[in-house]
Amino acid sequence: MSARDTSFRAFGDWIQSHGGSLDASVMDVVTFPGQLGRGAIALKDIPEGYTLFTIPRSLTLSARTSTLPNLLGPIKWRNYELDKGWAGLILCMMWEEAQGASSKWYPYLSELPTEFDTPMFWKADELEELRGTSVVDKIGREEAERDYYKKLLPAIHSRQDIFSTNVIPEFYSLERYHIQGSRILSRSFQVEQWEGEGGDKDENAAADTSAESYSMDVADTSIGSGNGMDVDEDEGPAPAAETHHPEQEGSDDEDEEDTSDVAMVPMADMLNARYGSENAKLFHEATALKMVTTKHIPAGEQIWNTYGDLANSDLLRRYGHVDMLPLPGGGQGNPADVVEIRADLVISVLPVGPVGLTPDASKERIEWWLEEGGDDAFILEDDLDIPEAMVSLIRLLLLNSSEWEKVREKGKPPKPKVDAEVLSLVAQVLRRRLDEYPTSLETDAVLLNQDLPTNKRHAVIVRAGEKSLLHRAIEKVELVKDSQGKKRRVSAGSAEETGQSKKSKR
Ligand SMILES: C[S@@+](CC[C@H](N)C(=O)[O-])C[C@H]1O[C@@H](n2cnc3c(N)ncnc32)[C@H](O)[C@@H]1O
Repeated sequence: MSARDTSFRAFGDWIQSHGGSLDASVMDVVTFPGQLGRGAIALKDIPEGYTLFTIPRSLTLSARTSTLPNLLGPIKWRNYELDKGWAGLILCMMWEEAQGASSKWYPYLSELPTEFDTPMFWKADELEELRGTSVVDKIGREEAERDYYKKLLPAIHSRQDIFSTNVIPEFYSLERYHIQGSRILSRSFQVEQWEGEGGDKDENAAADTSAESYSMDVADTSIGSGNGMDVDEDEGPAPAAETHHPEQEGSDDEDEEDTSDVAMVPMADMLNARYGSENAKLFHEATALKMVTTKHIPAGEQIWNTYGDLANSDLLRRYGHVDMLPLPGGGQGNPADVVEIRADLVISVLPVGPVGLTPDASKERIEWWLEEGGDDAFILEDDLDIPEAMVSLIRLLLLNSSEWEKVREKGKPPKPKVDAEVLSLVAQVLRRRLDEYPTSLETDAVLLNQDLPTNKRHAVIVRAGEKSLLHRAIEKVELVKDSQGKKRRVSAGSAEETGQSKKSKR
């Protein structure tokens, strides 16, 4: 049962009074029970390609539309590095909120959540439940707080005329900083400038919504298309996406990314998302963003945007929820789940010493691998294909000295070919990866049948999804190993029969 959100009408009026439009005859905002919170539903059958609402670009809230950057001055803005990462937008949101009803965004900001179910706010014992998953390392609380002390506070204290001392505890505290950052993480969109609007961006760009972590200096829009909501353009309106930023903290790309594209988009961020369910998307045009249906939506159904069909680990970290759907192979889970395997774990299964490389030789090859741009982590996906780069790294560490010299001369890592030796090592890697979780899959299954607090349930779902992938991948590797062994036995037998050697047959 969902309850009608009574503030929706007033919110719609506010949007319309600022030049936007909203068709309240086809959609409504309701509050769903449980974690879904507010969301939009279709009041009648809505055809594909229908514009549900339009938000003028001037009503989006970003470092481009807030007046704060100009008040502080562009030089100071840059000197405090507020043009990098999300620090600038966070400060704009703090400042706009401090203006109360005189801020253009007051009706919007006062509707935004102040509490989140994301691991950023979890206690240590709850975080322990996520051990083995890649979530904990990516929360980035410390990095986020570094920005607060290094960028925001100095800027705030430099101008008492703008940031009045007596409102600092209420609007500019570390706690408010995390709240604004989490709002951006779970609700922002990547809204590229329109050509002629001040930059020369592609006219047919899509707005991405979902940020990695506000600790990070940049939003990686490559994940945006996969992990966030994209804002596209086409002959008609283009779909805009939420801006979800990717993980690689400290990557060079991040520094190059134009984070002034990150924007809060009123109303568009009211839509929930579920794996494979998208039926509406945000498109951008010259002066406005439009939420347009991408499918026919029957009356009574929820209007879903997409957050990029993320793995549960990412959903939990950014949005504080997980997706659980019936899986094709039985059971429930999220088909987008992945397992991250660090290169050092792969390296740890390779023999060293008398039966393998000396530690120095191993180090030399690993350094070469990284210098050549080799990955330091590999992603196992639902297709269970062993990541090619991981196989290539294993082969690199198995080469004899002359093969290694040739590879180095050519400047190309070995081809990702698998044989029995490689498969055994891959299986060992996967088993060691499983050992990194404190519990077994069986224990998790038992736990999930119990009544668990929300955070713990989410943690168990995330780690169980990853473990299930690992178990299935091990099974597949063992099967391939067996079938390779059988093939070899058959060809060895037929070689004997024909009197040919295996080598001459090839
Ligand atoms: C962009 S907002 C959507 C609007 C939000 N429900 C609200 O009440 O304002 C994203 C947040 O909605 C919730 N949400 C979205 N999709 C969900 C889902 N499939 N299951 C549970 N919660 C979801 C999560 O709390 C998430 O952080």
